[in-house]
Amino acid sequence: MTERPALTPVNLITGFLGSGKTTLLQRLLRDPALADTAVLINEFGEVGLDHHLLERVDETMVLLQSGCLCCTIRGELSSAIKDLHSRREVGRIPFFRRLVIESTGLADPFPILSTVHADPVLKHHFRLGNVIATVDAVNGGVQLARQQENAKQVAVADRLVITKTDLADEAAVEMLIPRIRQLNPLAPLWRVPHDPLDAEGLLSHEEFELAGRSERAQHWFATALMGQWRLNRYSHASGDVEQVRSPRASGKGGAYGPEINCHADSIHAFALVFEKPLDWTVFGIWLTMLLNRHGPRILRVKGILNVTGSPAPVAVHGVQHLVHPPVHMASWPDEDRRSRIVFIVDGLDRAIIERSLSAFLHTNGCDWKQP
Ligand SMILES: Nc1nc2c(ncn2[C@@H]2O[C@H](COP(=O)(O)OP(=O)(O)OP(=O)(O)O)[C@@H](O)[C@H]2O)c(=O)[nH]1
Repeated sequence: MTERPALTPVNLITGFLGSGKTTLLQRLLRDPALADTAVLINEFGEVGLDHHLLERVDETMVLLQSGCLCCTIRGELSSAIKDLHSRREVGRIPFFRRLVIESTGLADPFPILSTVHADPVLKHHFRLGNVIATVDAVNGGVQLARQQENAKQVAVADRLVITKTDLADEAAVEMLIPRIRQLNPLAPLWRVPHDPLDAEGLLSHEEFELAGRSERAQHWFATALMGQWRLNRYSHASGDVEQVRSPRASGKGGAYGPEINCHADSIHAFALVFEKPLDWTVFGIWLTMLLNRHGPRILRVKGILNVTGSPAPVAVHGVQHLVHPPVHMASWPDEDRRSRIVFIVDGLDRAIIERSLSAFLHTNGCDWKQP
């Protein structure tokens, strides 16, 4: 049996919305080298689904929902890791020798890394390990051009994984690589699903080193560290780390509702819930049409559907114009049998989507009203 590490490595899996982080994590967790791994998933929005989609539920899996680690719940991140640590120490959860964090696709990775690196308690028990960034071969070009967080995710990575190379033209992938290399010239790069993935290669035990990273990445890390030190000072003085949040988490409502579901000014998340089973054909056509029409403003759609005639749920995924084939899950993750669909949109009003769905379902003989 391997020695217990003095400091537990923390790996971050980052990458823009829908770029394949959960899929990669699911693949990695099947590798025996990753037995004894705790997982912390952060999801943006009012309804969390990734922990269900991962189809692994145990006490070493933690969901931090309803906010983005980088801008609203830094305090919660450090509390959640401390809680995992204390439960491990007293034997209340299975022993783990590694922690993997999957951040939301909107998260700036630097505040997350600086929390683990510089939190006055965490740094005595945990250390940063490799950062892995996924880049979507189909949507990556646009995402990198438009979203600064995505550039930071790629810049900080020790390992890069270009996903969906089976869906993109070879020429598109060849054009994407120089863009990635401008931000991160050196990190080893995998193309999936074609390249074999090994957990050891991706999540080796190397320490996170700042030296050797681009000047830009070093600057971003230093800025995030300064934020963490300010936070440490403030929480030390006030004695209450839970209350230490950025102004974005003030709870004040914005144009799109409570700010905890918002990131930047125009990006917000919401969920649609359906009490009755859905007709897959009707829903599938509507979703395809919706993404066709509003794709550039729909950063992500994902859901667990209760489909008429199916004993287990169906997972649906969309990213901008791309609708992925539905996946039949093995079983319901819990007692909740409602369909839940999360939208993360940029500058698109929720009411437009609700009206469109309601009208489409009505035309096709099914009625729906948001409960
Ligand atoms: N064809 C293909 N589909 C992929 C690949 N990687 C991921 N997908 C699909 O892309 C969709 C989104 O994948 P996820 O793993 O949920 O992406 P994510 O980055 O975790 O999404 P968020 O957590 O919402 O940001 C799913 O339908 C996956 O099956 C790939 O290499 N090839």
